[in-house]
Amino acid sequence: MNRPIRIGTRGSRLALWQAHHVAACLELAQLTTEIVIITTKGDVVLDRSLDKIGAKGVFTEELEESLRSGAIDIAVHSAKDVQSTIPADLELLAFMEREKVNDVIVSYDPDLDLSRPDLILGTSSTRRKAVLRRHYPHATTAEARGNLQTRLRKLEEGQYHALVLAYAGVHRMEYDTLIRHVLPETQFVPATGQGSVAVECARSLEPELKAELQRILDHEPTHTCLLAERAFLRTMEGGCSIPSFALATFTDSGALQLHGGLVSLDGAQYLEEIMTTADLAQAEAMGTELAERILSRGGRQILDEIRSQRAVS
Ligand SMILES: NCc1[nH]cc(CCC(=O)O)c1CC(=O)O
Repeated sequence: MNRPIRIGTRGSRLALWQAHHVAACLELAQLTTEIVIITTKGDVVLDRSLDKIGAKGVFTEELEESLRSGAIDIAVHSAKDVQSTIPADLELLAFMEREKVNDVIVSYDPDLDLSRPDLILGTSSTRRKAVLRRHYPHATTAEARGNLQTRLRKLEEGQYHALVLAYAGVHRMEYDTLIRHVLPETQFVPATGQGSVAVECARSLEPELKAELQRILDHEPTHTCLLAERAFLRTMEGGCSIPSFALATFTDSGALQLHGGLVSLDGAQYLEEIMTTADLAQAEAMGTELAERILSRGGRQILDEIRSQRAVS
C-alpha cells in the first residue's frame, strides 16, 4: 500500500485514543495512516438519554456511511457501541485485545462513602441503573450523558457524588486517580464488548489489505469472546437500551465461559446463566443458546415490560 490507511473515528477524546491506538499498531507494522474525524448523532444529541434517541447505532451510522463511500478504509469503534447486527455490505475485521472489563465508581471525593443513604450516582446506562437498584438500593441515579469529559464536568459541578463508568475509558483517559471502587464483574457484569476496540470495514475493501489489517489488529482470544457475547446480544434483540449483560472469558483450562443475563429496570428481577464450552467453534452457538434460555426463563416478559413502559413515557 503506498497511500495512507484512512482511519475513521468519532472526535471524542476516547474515540481519538482508540484511533491513535489503531494507527500506532499499523505504523509499527510499517503502514502509514491518516485519521479522519467524523461526527455522529450520538455526539450531537446530548440532552436525551440514549434509550430516548431510539435509533440504533447512534455512534456508528455516519462512520458506516463513510466506509461505503470510500472516504475511509476502516472505522474504529468501542466494541460496546457496535450494533449486534451490522449491515450486510460491512464487516467487523478485528477486535483488539481487551482492557480490564469492569465498571468503576469515579469521584473527586477521596473519602466518598458509598453507603451514604442519599448517594447520587451518575449514569445513563439502563444496565447500570438496573443493577445499581439491585446492589446499591440506597442510591439514586441521575442522567449522565455526553462524553467522559462532559460527565466529569457534571460530577465536578456537584450533580452527583460519583459516576459509574467503564474502567477501560477511565484508564485510557488517564483518570485512574479518580477511581474509588472497582465493581466486581460477577455482580456488575459488563455490557457486550466492553473494553475492546472494534475495527470495521467495507466488505469490498481489497482482500490483501483486509488480511494484513486483520493480522496486525485482531486479538484472537478477544475475538472469540466477542463472538459469543455478540451472538447473545443479537438473540436478545437488544441494543444499548436493554439492560442485558454478557461477559465471555477463558477458564484456566482454555474453555470459553459465558456469563450473561437480563435485569428488569427496577432491579427486582435478575436472570443470569453461565455456560462453558471447550469447543471454541461453538462460541456463537453458546451465545445464542444462553440468550434463548434467558428469554424463556422470563426474559421475554421483562423485555415486553420495558417496551410497554417506553411506549407510554
Ligand atoms: N457507551 C459509551 C461508551 N462506550 C465505550 C465506553 C468505555 C470504553 C469501552 O468499554 O471500551 C463508554 C463509556 C462508558 O461506558 O463508561
